Amino acid sequence: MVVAIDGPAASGKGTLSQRIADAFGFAHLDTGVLYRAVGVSVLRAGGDPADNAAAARAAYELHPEHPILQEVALRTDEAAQAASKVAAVPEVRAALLDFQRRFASHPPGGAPGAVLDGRDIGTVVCPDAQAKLFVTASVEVRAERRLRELQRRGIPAISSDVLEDMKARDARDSQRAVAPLRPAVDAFVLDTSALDADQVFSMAVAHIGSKTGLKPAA
Ligand SMILES: Nc1ncnc2c1ncn2[C@@H]1O[C@H](COP(=O)(O)OP(=O)(O)OP(=O)(O)O)[C@@H](O)[C@H]1O
Ligand SMILES: Nc1ccn([C@@H]2O[C@H](COP(=O)(O)O)[C@@H](O)[C@H]2O)c(=O)n1
Repeated sequence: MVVAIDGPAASGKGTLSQRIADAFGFAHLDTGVLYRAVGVSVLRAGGDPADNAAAARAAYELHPEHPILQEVALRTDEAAQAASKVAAVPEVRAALLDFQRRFASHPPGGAPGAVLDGRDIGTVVCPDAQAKLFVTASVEVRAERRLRELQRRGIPAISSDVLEDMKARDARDSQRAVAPLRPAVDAFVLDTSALDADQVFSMAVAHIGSKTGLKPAA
């Protein structure tokens, strides 16, 4: 059983995916972490994330036990921007495909299902997923959520910079030639601009139930 959850940055897909995974006893893979790890690896090697050869090399070196996948350094905005540059390189996407598909077909810990969140899960990585959601919100709402999150973590941030960075990442992610950010034709599009996390969770559970007959454990 695979649940695919896609959407732009700070739309709430990670929050939702973890809650869905917990509720159904599924394993969760935040695929953005893989692209962040590739971007950070290139930066650490002194390379340019937009350099196809350097990005592809870093992607082929990534494996599920690689320690970089656990680093908090992946959560920075620098990592996010580098991720969205390496993510436009076709060889990078090809290198990460097996990793993601293996997680979906063999969820770790013998879990009965997997939730993958990202940008192309429903369209490319798991086009046969039993349930697909596309979680979105206006760019202003998403930037505000990210700003509050940074403030909570004690990271200084300027509202207008967060908004501009988010617009730049949205543009790169949705305009790239390979696996651009867009809803799968059979995805349930969930605009969370005016919904809190509990409302989003309830709507997602209802959709997954309608597609699979599954109900979350009480
Ligand atoms: N429905 C919601 N209403 C308000 N805030 C939310 C909602 N869902 C998530 N958030 C908050 O918004 C922020 C971004 O959420 P989250 O990290 O889940 O987004 P994301 O889409 O996974 O982002 P990214 O792609 O950058 O990893 C977090 O601080 C989270 O707590
Ligand atoms: N399936 C995916 C997941 C992520 N990306 C790229 O990585 C960047 C960081 O992702 P977050 O989810 O951690 O924000 C994102 O901006 C994308 O460029 C991707 O291409 N495909």
